[in-house]
Amino acid sequence: MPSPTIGVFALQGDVREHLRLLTEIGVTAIGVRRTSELAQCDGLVIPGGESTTMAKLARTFELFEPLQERIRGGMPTFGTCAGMIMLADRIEDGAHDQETLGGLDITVRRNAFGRQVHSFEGDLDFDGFDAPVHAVFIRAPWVEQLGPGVEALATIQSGEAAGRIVAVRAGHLMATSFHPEVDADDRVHRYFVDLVRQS
Ligand SMILES: NC(=O)CC[C@H](N)C(=O)O
Repeated sequence: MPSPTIGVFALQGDVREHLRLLTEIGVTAIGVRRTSELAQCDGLVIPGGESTTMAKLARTFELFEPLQERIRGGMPTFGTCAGMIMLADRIEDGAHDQETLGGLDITVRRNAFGRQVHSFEGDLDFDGFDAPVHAVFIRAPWVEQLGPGVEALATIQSGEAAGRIVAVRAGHLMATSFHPEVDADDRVHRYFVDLVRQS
């Protein structure tokens, strides 16, 4: 695929930063608020934000089922933070009746690093990268359990949360607990763009 169009779910969350990074990488990046926009996308980013609000707005704007269909149908999709929660098949510590789009056979724990720990940063080894990624976590989830066929791309390396999985990939789907869009480092987005180009 020479120049894919990558959508960013834009009903709520950290949309602009993803659009900027994707545009800098050289793909066409569009905000997705309606099905006509989703139909133009070869791949999709679900940003950080608030997963409960995202799910409700997706229902209200009648995007929930179309998104599920595209994700299940093989559209490469990358969820960051709240976006990781949206892609998870199962949630721990979700809000009452919290829905997710699902697709990734993982269990995520919401606000896993503790409600008090609003945000922190650290360097992470990321599968296939020759230098660590500087990762920013903001009320982040972690991956509590991986289904078969899901691979861990990054884990926390030190401190109380050492060993916790914070980036995963299964086929056309990937997710990170952290926010790769807040940095000038575009390697995680390039990893996703390559996945879109290969599909
Ligand atoms: N930065 C984020 O995306 C935070 C995620 C948020 N805690 C949620 O549950 O949706």
